[in-house]
Amino acid sequence: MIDVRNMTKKYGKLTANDNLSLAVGGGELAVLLGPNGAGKSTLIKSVCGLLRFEGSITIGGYENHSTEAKRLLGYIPEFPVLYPMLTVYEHLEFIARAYRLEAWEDRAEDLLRRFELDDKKTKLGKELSKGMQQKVSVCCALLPCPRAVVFDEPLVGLDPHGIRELKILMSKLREEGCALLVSTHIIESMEDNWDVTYIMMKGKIVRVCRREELHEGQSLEDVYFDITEGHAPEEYPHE
Ligand SMILES: Nc1ncnc2c1ncn2[C@@H]1O[C@H](COP(=O)(O)OP(=O)(O)OP(=O)(O)O)[C@@H](O)[C@H]1O
Repeated sequence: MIDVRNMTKKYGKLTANDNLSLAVGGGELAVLLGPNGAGKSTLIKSVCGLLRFEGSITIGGYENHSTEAKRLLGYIPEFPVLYPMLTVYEHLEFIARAYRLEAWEDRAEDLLRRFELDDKKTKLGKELSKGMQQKVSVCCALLPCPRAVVFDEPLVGLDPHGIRELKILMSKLREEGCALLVSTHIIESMEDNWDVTYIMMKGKIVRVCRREELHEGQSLEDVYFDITEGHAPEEYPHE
């Protein structure tokens, strides 16, 4: 569903993404891990059609800048961008009109209820806390029932209820056959759900790890530190 082939993105002389290839199929949750500056956000923004790049990215077989691809893809950015003078509900109405959705109201109500925003429908974007803005951003991205969703640090800023709901929704989307690409630094937040992990360093994918490849007792965190620091995390010495 999400297909990245030989993608390179340069900022001037800096190669932020160096000949990357990855594919996320329907019903698959792919995690993107890597230290700060590894190139994860650049990849995500490129997938979502926000940056120009060399190579090819398709969504459901459509070139990622096309209207067809945009119809299939949902994007939850690291920093939510809301319209300050639109209410919470008007954001959803706006998305419904932009995507020409029909009978979207029940789904909107369900999403708002899940994220405890049902009593905030008339609040303006500028009146919302950072976490509430993040929740509205999630609701807007999921309203059109996308077939692929890209999340950039989705859990940062959410309260415990929001984190739980978003994790439940991610599992549900995966079960429904949606392709999910999630960039995060909170490795343990993905431990239950992931299928494949791409570990990035210095603009390259340095390891592709499928869940079934893990040894008994090995965690995703072990794999991450093994690749990025050359060893699994050490336990703190006991006093
Ligand atoms: N707009 C930009 N102009 C120039 N360089 C940029 C720009 N955006 C990112 N970079 C550089 O590209 C590289 C990759 O950055 P990117 O934000 O993709 O990394 P990241 O893995 O998402 O990092 P983090 O975990 O800190 O969010 C870094 O060296 C960064 O300084």
